[in-house]
Amino acid sequence: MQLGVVGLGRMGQIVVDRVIDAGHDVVAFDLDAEAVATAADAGATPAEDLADLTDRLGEEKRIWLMVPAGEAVDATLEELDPHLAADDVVVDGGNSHFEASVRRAESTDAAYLDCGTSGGPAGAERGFSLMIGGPEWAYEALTPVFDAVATGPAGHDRMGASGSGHYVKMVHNGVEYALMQAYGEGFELLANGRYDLDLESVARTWNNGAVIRSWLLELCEEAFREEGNDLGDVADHVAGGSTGTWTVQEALEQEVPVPLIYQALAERFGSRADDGRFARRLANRLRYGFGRHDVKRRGE
Ligand SMILES: NC(=O)C1=CN([C@@H]2O[C@H](COP(=O)(O)OP(=O)(O)OC[C@H]3O[C@@H](n4cnc5c(N)ncnc54)[C@H](O)[C@@H]3O)[C@@H](O)[C@H]2O)C=CC1
Ligand SMILES: O=C(CO)[C@H](O)[C@H](O)COP(=O)(O)O
Repeated sequence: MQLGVVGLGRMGQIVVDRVIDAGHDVVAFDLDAEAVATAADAGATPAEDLADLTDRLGEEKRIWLMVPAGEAVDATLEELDPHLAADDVVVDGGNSHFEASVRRAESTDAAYLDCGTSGGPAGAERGFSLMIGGPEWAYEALTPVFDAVATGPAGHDRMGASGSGHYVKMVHNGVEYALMQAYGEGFELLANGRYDLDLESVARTWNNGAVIRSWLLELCEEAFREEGNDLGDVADHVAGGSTGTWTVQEALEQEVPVPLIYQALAERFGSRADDGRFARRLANRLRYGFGRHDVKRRGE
């Protein structure tokens, strides 16, 4: 199969690598020429622009977008649209709002799949978890690509109609916020509690058989190993926030109580005051662990 990939940053390059490793052909484009050169080194055919990318894909184009959510997706689609027909498929693998995905699916001639992607840059080795919404035939047409990008056939599924993939990913991110907050609070109590504890050892012990073991807890272990028991100069400032805000907005609209997710979001907003809370400092460091997002350091 031949796949066009647009957006070759932390996540897009992994899509390129895994699709090539599975024996498919990739045509790659990014606004950043260096990123295109990196994809070409990995075996992709470089494209000069989006028109060139679509020319190189021939009939029945399959295109994966991995650009930042928002304007970049609209701008890319607008430029791609004149080159697309009903038997073409566009996948948006970024963190787009589900309503924007429904709007885009309705406005483009191609079949549009909204694909929530989880696993972060660590997915390079193990593959991602993919939550996909949109027409069934398009999901089936892209299945060989999803098999390659995900952990395998069990690592992806069609959630339902257009928008449902990004809807499920939005809720996933709300859960991610709450889990980070829960680990942060637990370690904050341990750090300030009665015993002089080695937190890396606590996290490692929990990760080996405990009820609360998880990848985020493995990233806590990594954070204490790399930053030290007191998290060194990691600042009390947790960036991000848009995906959790969407989750809370949707919960309000549906009148579903999500107090833990809301509280975790509120803690992030509160962290912008930078007053040294351990739980927020751990959340700041965990976002680097799973997403390679910048860690804000004290004094920055
Ligand atoms: N980093 C993470 O852990 C995860 C990120 N995502 C989502 O995946 C998407 C991409 O994220 P990252 O790879 O982390 O971002 P990134 O910032 O590392 O890469 C984005 C790439 O898109 C390129 N780009 C921007 N506008 C473009 C345009 N109009 N045309 C072509 N290329 C363009 C940039 O030059 C850059 O190379 C985002 O929607 C993000 O929210 C989803 C899951 C996890
Ligand atoms: O989707 C992700 C992980 O699953 C991305 O890392 C995303 O950036 C996390 O959300 P936020 O930036 O709001 O912390």
